[in-house]
Amino acid sequence: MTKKRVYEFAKELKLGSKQLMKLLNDLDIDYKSHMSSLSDEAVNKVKDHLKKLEQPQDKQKEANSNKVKSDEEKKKKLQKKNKSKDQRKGKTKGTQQNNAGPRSRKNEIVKAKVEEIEIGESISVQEYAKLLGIEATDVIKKLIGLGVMATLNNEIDAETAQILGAEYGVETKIKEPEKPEELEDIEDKPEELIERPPVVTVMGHVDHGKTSLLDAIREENVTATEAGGITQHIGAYQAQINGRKITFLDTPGHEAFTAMRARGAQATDIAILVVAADDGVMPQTVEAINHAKAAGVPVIVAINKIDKPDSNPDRVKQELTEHGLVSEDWGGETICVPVSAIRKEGLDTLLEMVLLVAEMQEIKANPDRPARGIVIEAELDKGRGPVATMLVLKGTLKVGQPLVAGSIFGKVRAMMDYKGRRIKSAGPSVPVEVLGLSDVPNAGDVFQVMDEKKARAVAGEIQTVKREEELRRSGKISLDELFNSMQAGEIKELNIVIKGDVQGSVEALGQSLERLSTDEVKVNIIHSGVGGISETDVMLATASNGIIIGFNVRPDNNARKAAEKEEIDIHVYRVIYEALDDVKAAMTGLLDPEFKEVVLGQAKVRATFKVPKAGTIAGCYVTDGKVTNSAKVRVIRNGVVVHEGAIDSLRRFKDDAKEVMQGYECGVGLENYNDIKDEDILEFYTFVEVQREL
Ligand SMILES: Nc1nc2c(ncn2[C@@H]2O[C@H](COP(=O)(O)OP(=O)(O)OP(=O)(O)O)[C@@H](O)[C@H]2O)c(=O)[nH]1
Repeated sequence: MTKKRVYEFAKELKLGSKQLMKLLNDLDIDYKSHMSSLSDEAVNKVKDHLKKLEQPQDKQKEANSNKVKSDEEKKKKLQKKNKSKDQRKGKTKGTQQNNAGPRSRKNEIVKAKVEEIEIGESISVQEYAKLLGIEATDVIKKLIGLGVMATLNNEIDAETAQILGAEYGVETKIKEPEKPEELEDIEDKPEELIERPPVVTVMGHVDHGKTSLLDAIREENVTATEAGGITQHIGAYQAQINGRKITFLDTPGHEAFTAMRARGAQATDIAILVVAADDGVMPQTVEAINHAKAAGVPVIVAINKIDKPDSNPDRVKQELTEHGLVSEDWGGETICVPVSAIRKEGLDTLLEMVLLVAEMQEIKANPDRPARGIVIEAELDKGRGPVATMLVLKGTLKVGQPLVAGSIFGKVRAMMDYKGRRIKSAGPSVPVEVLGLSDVPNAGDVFQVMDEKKARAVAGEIQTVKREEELRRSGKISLDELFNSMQAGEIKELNIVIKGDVQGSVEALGQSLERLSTDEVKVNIIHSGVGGISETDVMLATASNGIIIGFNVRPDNNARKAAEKEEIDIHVYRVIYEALDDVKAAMTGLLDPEFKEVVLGQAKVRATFKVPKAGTIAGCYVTDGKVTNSAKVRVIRNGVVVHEGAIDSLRRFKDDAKEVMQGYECGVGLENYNDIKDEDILEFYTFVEVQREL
């Protein structure tokens, strides 16, 4: 018998080369590429395995023990299988066909007991078979015919189920996916509402002076009015004019505004449109006008830079009329205030106008109810964990209260106002920095205070729905993708999970990576988030046959172990363009051999000591692997890398040590780094040369 090459054998089995190669890996069969020859033994091992998949799992044991079946019988089954596949070749959706499963020995036509079924996003093979009233073995066999390897308990996605249904002449309806439970609002009675400060967003074209205006107002109307006060940057602040307050969202540009609107939440009551008097209405000015119009938010125009000799406020007003904003002094309704952010002129008038518009808008809220509002900014702080700037829109937020923000559960541990002062409660329109969330929510997420049990349950439900949605998008067992890769024998999509230390870089990296998509390979970001790389991230990458990219974060121990087991590639970077370069190179097959990092071990810092001349020494316990005195080291705090460098000294008791194994204590000094803290994790690694692949 001539030896079969991988791709030939794949063809014979009607599988894609990639699929077969994955199977070979699973079965520990050695091969180099799709051109490699396979031994008879390997071929039989694969065939046996496929046959086993056709049997219900509880029968598999039995099958194993009955393994000594005659070769005759084996052949028969295979023939039957190929026959049924040949029949399928000419299949069109909706045709019913003869299907002889291994257990339906008499070639009876397999017919479903129903004409129509309704399923959710996915269904297990067992349940599916039950719904149709068909032997599960028959369903598994059909799935294999379609290139999907699934056992009884595996889930198939809705699309696969539909195509499968068509084979049995059954119409498969898909239930609308459950929407993540809305964070239910409480209705307020009109008599409960009282005035609250207006929330203002500053928008405008690049360089027209948004930041300068926000800074000028902050200096004039926040710090100056209260001697010695220093404003913190928390993404929002409150200014005072004539004893009344105005809340400014301190994120210039309409990104924040649109992100919130995209989540169906609206925090802004009034938009200040900054237009430079020397430049006039520009593309982003028009964009800002359109956003405000779409959101039904009133616009006040700040005609900025009037100090400039070539400023021409009338020209600005003229141009604004073309976009439906007619200045009051020209008989229209739009308030236009000439200002100079640099000279701090016109600011008071601008703020008075904001209050005037606010009065007309009747901006009110009920302070006496569980708080509801919006996340303005959020990040993973190296020392404090998840930190979110939140704007209370209704009710009063108090320390100790449980809440759900987006899909994140939290219990307010501490709150700071925009001056960094600790506060115990925050009423409507008050921006606060909140500690105590279990994870980092997204900017624009709505938050709602509710009782703890409910908050945990709601957050859990929303997360499940979100994860299911992500899994669905990741194309797990999606026929489209399988067929594509089967036909090409190559992967057509590069699925990536991104984790990073701050939302901004995660988003930037995601967008840049997606832009690398070419006609040949599409880059999909199937999940991105802030925080260390976790086991769930690995599971997500496994489900979608993807890779993980970490930016300034590391996998935790469980994640690393899972990644090893599932053979998931994790790549970590500290510079965005390096990540982009690598992915680009992998996509064009141009990766050079590289020195790959190998993690040697981890240690936990239990105490730190200041030693004259040597600096700070970390008293550690080696929790995993080992540490060697030549290793490189990474300091990890709350899943975030805070330092990378070399080891200066490694000691056991008083003596220098070459290496210290898991389970032992040691003292570690780092080169040029003394900021080690208790509870830090030290990760030791080294480099080996390997051929690169992504
Ligand atoms: N002469 C003059 N220059 C101003 C005034 N306001 C801002 N500028 C200048 O205009 C330039 C842009 O100002 P920014 O405040 O950075 O503008 P921005 O709209 O926030 O810009 P982006 O954040 O890049 O969109 C800076 O060089 C400011 O010094 C003003 O009232 N008069």
